[in-house]
Amino acid sequence: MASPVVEVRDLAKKFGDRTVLTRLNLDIGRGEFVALLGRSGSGKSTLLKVLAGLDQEIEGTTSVDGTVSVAFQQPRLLPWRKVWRNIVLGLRQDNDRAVAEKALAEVRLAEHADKWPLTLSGGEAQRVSLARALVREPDLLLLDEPFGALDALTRLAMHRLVEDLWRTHQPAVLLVTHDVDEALVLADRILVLGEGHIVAEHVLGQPRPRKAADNAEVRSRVLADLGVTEGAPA
Ligand SMILES: Nc1ncnc2c1ncn2[C@@H]1O[C@H](COP(=O)(O)OP(=O)(O)OP(=O)(O)O)[C@@H](O)[C@H]1O
Repeated sequence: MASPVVEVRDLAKKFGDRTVLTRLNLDIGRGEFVALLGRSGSGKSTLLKVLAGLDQEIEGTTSVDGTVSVAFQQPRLLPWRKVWRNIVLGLRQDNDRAVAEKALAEVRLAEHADKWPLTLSGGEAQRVSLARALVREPDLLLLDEPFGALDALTRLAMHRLVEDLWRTHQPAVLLVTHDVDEALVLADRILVLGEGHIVAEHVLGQPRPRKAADNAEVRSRVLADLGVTEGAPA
């Protein structure tokens, strides 16, 4: 892989006596879209926090070559600032309405610039959160279950939007999700986290836009990695 954006070597993370990550190695290429799956409690969010620089009490080495933006499951907008001000908050041009409007247009919310965050639907708030992440033109975009709280139709629309935004801005993406189909549709590579490190990797070569059904074989393998038997109740 030519000059990866993310290089993690022998990462270990403990909370007290509890080891959550151990002997974890990971490379993410520039512009690569990687999905991270793993059972609840396997350490996915912990790894994202380390990569975001929010947790530095670690062993091993991690390096991120460039800027990082994060979008979480909850959009985390400041309710006392209008939508457009949330977008540019913390930027050097934090008064630049034109910058905010351009970002809002990209997520198809141009007409919502002057709204208050609490008047937005869940899907709209999540799109504002994406615009806020992308306006920083990150080299690495960390997405922690950003669509988990949305209804199924909104989630499908978000997949298309994220794919478009990814193509336009070309960040490397690390998407944490519980949704295997989401990973199959969006990712270049699916990683499975277990026992503190990456226990399986699946490379997806199919052209986009994709349907999850295009990848039935990988789907079965990922589900098996996660310990799910197809046909059995979830
Ligand atoms: N600040 C903390 N202090 C102590 N333990 C923590 C802390 N943060 C996470 N943990 C523990 O680390 C483990 C991994 O948590 P993490 O949130 O990374 O899992 P996850 O794979 O993202 O789970 P989920 O899919 O349920 O969101 C869990 O057992 C959790 O209880």
